[in-house]
Amino acid sequence: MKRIVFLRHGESIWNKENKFTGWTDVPLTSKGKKEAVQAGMLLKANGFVFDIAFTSSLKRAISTLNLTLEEMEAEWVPVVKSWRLNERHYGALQGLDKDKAREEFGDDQVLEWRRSYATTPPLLKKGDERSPKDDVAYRRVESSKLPLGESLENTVSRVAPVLREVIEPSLLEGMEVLVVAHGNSIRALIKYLEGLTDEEIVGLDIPTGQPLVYELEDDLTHKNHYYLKT
Ligand SMILES: O=C(O)[C@@H](CO)OP(=O)(O)O
Repeated sequence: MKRIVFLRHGESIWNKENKFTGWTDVPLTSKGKKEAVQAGMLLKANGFVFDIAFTSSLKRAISTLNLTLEEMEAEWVPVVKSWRLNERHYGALQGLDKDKAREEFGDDQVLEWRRSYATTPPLLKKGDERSPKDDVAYRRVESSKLPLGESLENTVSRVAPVLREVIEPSLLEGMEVLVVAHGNSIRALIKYLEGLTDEEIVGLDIPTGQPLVYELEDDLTHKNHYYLKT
């Protein structure tokens, strides 16, 4: 049996402030840091020992991973950071208050932007200071690959190469894998891994700071999954 654990970062300041976040690089709140430590405690208590960990280029995921590994006394675990594991890019919605967006655009529109599979949010315009194309963190990424706003479907296409080319080979080698990422990038990974339909993924929500364990057959087909609980 193969095992991969997904962990959504702990609460960020924009989770707390109820803002569309996407690729905005905001830090964890003190509650978020505690959630990361708690996740490390749970993983350690349940006997998890990881051979490799993957995270995004965003500090809320990186800090969560660091705090989790520190709590597990496993800071030696090799870490791969990839922009492909970043949160779904929320385009021009990034920075908007989610309740204010509902007042302005209506509940249905906001729900569609947040949870539908194929709808793209309003895109950032060229030259917008929120564009990843001008961000030093992505200077080695081909500009045409960097999004100005994504549907979940776009995010699935973006995360698939890292899953196929690095995560799945690690699992096939027998490694225990930890992925610390974001609500929508984890939904994208799970859709791909579990082969969920476009409709099934709409109802899936990932809570912050709770390790989600996937058990897979030797050929990586889905066997079972569960959250680790205290
Ligand atoms: O704002 C975001 O980037 C995401 C995750 O916090 O929000 P939502 O759950 O609305 O997709």
